[in-house]
Amino acid sequence: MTNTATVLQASGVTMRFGGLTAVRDVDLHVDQGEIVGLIGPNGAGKTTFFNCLTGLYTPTEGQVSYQGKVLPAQSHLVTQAGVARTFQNIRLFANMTVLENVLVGRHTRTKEGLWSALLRGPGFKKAERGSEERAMELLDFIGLSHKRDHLARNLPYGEQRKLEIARALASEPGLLLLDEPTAGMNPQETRATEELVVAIRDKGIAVLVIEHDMRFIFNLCDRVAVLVQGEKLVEGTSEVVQGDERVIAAYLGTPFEGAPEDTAIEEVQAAEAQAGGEGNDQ
Ligand SMILES: Nc1ncnc2c1ncn2[C@@H]1O[C@H](COP(=O)(O)OP(=O)(O)OP(=O)(O)O)[C@@H](O)[C@H]1O
Repeated sequence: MTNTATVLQASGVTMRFGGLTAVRDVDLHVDQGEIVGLIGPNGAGKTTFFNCLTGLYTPTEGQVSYQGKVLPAQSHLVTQAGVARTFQNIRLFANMTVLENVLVGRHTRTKEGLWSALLRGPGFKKAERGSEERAMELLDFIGLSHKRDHLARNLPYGEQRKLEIARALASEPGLLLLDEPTAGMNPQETRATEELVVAIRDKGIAVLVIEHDMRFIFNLCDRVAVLVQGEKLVEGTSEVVQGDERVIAAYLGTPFEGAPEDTAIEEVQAAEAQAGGEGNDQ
C-alpha cells in the first residue's frame, strides 16, 4: 500500500464500428489515489473508450486490466471486479426512492441479482437490511440522507447526478468512471461536484473522469489525457496539457502546423477578399 499501484491499465485499445475507428490504439493507466481526466472534442471517442473499459463493448483490439487482472467484456462482471461508472445521461430508477436506488447499486455486493433487487423479492429484502446501513452512509456522504424516501424523479437535477454517484459507489469500487458528471450543472453544483470527487479520491477510490468543463478538469486532475479523432494526442499534468498547442488547435478545429489545409485556407481567403473588393467600392 505504500507504493503507487496501477489500478487500471488499458493497452492498445481499439474500437471499430464497421469502417469507422472510434478509438485507435489507446494506452491509459490510472494509479491508486489518482484523479485522471479524459478530454477531447465532441466525437473524439471518449465515451466509446469508457464503454470498452466497462465491458459494454468488447474492444476490437487491446485489453483492459484492473488490479493486474484482465477484465471480462461484461459490464456486471466489471462492476463486480471493482470498476463502477456513471453515464452521460442520467440513468436512475425514476420511480424508486433515493435509498432504493442506492440499494439497487449494491446488488453486485450481495448474493441477490439485479432482477431480485428490482422486483424486491424476499431474498433481496433480507439482503437489503444488511445493506441499508451502508447505503445510508453513502447518502450521508453525498449529503442526501435527508431525502432517502423521496422519489428519484423529484430530485433537482444536481441531486440526481449526485445520487447516480452514490449508486455507483454502492458497488464498493476501487475505481470510479464518471462520464460528464457536471453536464447541465450550474457553477455552484459544479463546484460541489469537484469537492465530491476529491472526497471520493480521499476515500481511496481512484477516479477517471470525462468532462467538457475545462476549469473542472484542470483544477481537479493529477493527470489529463487528450483524445482526438480516437487517438491519444497528449497526456500529462494540467499545465502540460494546457500549454500544448496541438490541444488548443484540436479544440478550435484549427489545422495543425504545416498541415496542407493551411495554404488552401489562405488561398480561399485571398480569393474571397479579392472577389469582395471587386464588387464593392468601400
Ligand atoms: N455504437 C456506435 N456505432 C457506430 N458508431 C459509433 C457508435 N458509438 C459511437 N460511434 C461513433 O464513434 C465516434 C466517437 O463517439 P463517442 O461518443 O465515443 O465520442 P465522445 O468523445 O464521447 O463525444 P462527446 O463528447 O460528444 O460525447 C463518433 O464518430 C460516433 O459517431
